[in-house]
Amino acid sequence: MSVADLSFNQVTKRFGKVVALDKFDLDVAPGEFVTFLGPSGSGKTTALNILAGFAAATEGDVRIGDRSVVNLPPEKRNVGMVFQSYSLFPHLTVFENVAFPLRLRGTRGAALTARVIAALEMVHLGDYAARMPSELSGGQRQRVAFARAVIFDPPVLLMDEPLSALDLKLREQMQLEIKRFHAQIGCTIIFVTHDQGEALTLSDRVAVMRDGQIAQVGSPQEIYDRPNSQYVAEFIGRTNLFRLNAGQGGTWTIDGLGVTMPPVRGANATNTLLSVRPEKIRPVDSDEAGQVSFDARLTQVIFQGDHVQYEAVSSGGSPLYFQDYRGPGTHLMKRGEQIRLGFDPGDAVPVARDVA
Ligand SMILES: Nc1ncnc2c1ncn2[C@@H]1O[C@H](COP(=O)(O)OP(=O)(O)OP(=O)(O)O)[C@@H](O)[C@H]1O
Repeated sequence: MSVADLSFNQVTKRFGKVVALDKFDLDVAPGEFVTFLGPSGSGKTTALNILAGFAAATEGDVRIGDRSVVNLPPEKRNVGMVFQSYSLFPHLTVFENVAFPLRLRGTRGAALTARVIAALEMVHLGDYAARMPSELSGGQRQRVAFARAVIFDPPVLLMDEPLSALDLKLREQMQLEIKRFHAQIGCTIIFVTHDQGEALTLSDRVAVMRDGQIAQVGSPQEIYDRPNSQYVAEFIGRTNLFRLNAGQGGTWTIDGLGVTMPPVRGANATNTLLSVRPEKIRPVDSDEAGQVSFDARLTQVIFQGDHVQYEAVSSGGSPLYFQDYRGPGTHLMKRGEQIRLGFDPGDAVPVARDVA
């Protein structure tokens, strides 16, 4: 097994006037699973293509292991690749598809057969070696593509939206399999997706992309619990964003809730919003110590089985919503009910407001 670290150092990519990547910086540790997550056009595929050698950086350096790869052709970079379209050779059997990278590298005979069978068994397709790609389901084809990408033991594996063509159930199943493969193979993986749930499920770290740069990079928990900006807070999951007003004596008041809070260092009320996730807001009996609490009226009750989503409006006029995960003994509230809501100030995250 081989595994490598990699890095982007101030990588810029221009297509004419379009800046697809803008002084992009990222260090990835050996064996790490890093996902590029972002909306269409944010530069995810460009970053991957520059790493793979399919596109050249306009400026900057890319390193895999201890060497710069900017002057190496793709086949010399020793990276495995899996794309959205399975890109299997339609005229070759499953066996020959998976054997292809090994044949290119000169492996023959019993050694080749043993490795192909082992790779097919790893993806649960040991009995499918003689089939043609056209005789496989979408999920099976994606597994063949995966086996082919990792069979030559690449230190780095690149995956560009590999599951986006699959239906939801199969996609979720394949996500768990990819996690298992990663634990088993241990190689460094760079994964591209615009599906935030997929990014949270799979990654050691998620790089949230915006306009060719990284808006925030961190563990799934860090970017969900501590988003650094309105952009990240809204892109990962859903959230309530409250405006702040500068109050007396340097304090802030939360707009619409009539609640006062201490200011956050390095921020000011005009460029900061307060993000509170819907699962952090809950009905409270009265004014519980240490809680931020306020009156509200329920405007919508959406039953979701394992949880209920409530929409409400605070007595100060702020719309908000919260989720109740229906623990033991909870009851369903009704639209129109007047309630007292609260959250722990530690669960309220100041985020930089988007300037748009
Ligand atoms: N070959 C090209 N010629 C011109 N512009 C390009 C080219 N490839 C990408 N771009 C532009 O560069 C920017 C980044 O594109 P990129 O494909 O990296 O985004 P992405 O985040 O992968 O998007 P998607 O999720 O839609 O695949 C976009 O504005 C895109 O239009």
